[in-house]
Amino acid sequence: MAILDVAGLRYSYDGIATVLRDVSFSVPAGSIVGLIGPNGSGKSTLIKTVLDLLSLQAGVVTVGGHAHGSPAATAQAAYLASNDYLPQFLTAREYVHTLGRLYGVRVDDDAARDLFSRFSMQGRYDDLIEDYSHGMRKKTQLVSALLLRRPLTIIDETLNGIDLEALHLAEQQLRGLRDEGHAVLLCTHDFSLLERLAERIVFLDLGEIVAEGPTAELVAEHGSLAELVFDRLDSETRAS
Ligand SMILES: Nc1ncnc2c1ncn2[C@@H]1O[C@H](COP(=O)(O)OP(=O)(O)OP(=O)(O)O)[C@@H](O)[C@H]1O
Repeated sequence: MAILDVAGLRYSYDGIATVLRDVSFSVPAGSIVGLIGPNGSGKSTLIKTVLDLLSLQAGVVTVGGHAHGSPAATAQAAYLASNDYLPQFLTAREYVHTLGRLYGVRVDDDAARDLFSRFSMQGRYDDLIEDYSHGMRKKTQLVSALLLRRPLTIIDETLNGIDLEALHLAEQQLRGLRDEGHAVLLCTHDFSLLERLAERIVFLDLGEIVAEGPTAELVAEHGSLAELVFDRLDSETRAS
């Protein structure tokens, strides 16, 4: 079963230049799908459209079988944005419990504190987010999504700013989400991370999907995900 289904998605910011053209793919339950593409290829636009942060101009999106934009669809997905914005005036404890109430999920305070500590933030759970470093904010976003355990977690470059120890733990935790049947859409330029973690890859270039399939098959064909992207960037199709 697909947790996220995207069919024929198109988007234009100004009604003239098309940023997404006929994008179709799905994210199955119990899977981690990597979303890759050069800067400006439309990855963030795609994610924001799926999450109804940008209006759906053309195409069909369902989340957990629910129609795009419906409260039920919104409640299915946790979103980790590429920025580190969090409410500065809250502590991490207040933040995760506020999110829990918004999503209708009971957050176990001991589990939250424990996870927070495991990401090397012990003793800071009740401090104001205002005083957190950039890395701590990224980890707080991640911990929040791990606590919410939504059917779909969408991560837009959130793991890029965290240290190796946290990345190692994040990988374990994301595998745990997947093994429980949840789906993850992971957008990152860290191709070695995707080769370790993602079963499938969606490769977006100039607003179109130019490669999609099992990671192992794409790596076998091109040598690595980086080479898949380089092959595309060097191709005559793209230059024309
Ligand atoms: N608010 C906006 N208004 C107008 N154009 C925009 C806006 N946001 C993005 N774009 C344009 O849409 C295209 C796709 O941008 P998008 O941010 O979706 O790409 P991306 O693949 O996420 O890039 P990156 O890897 O740099 O984050 C780019 O040409 C970008 O300049």
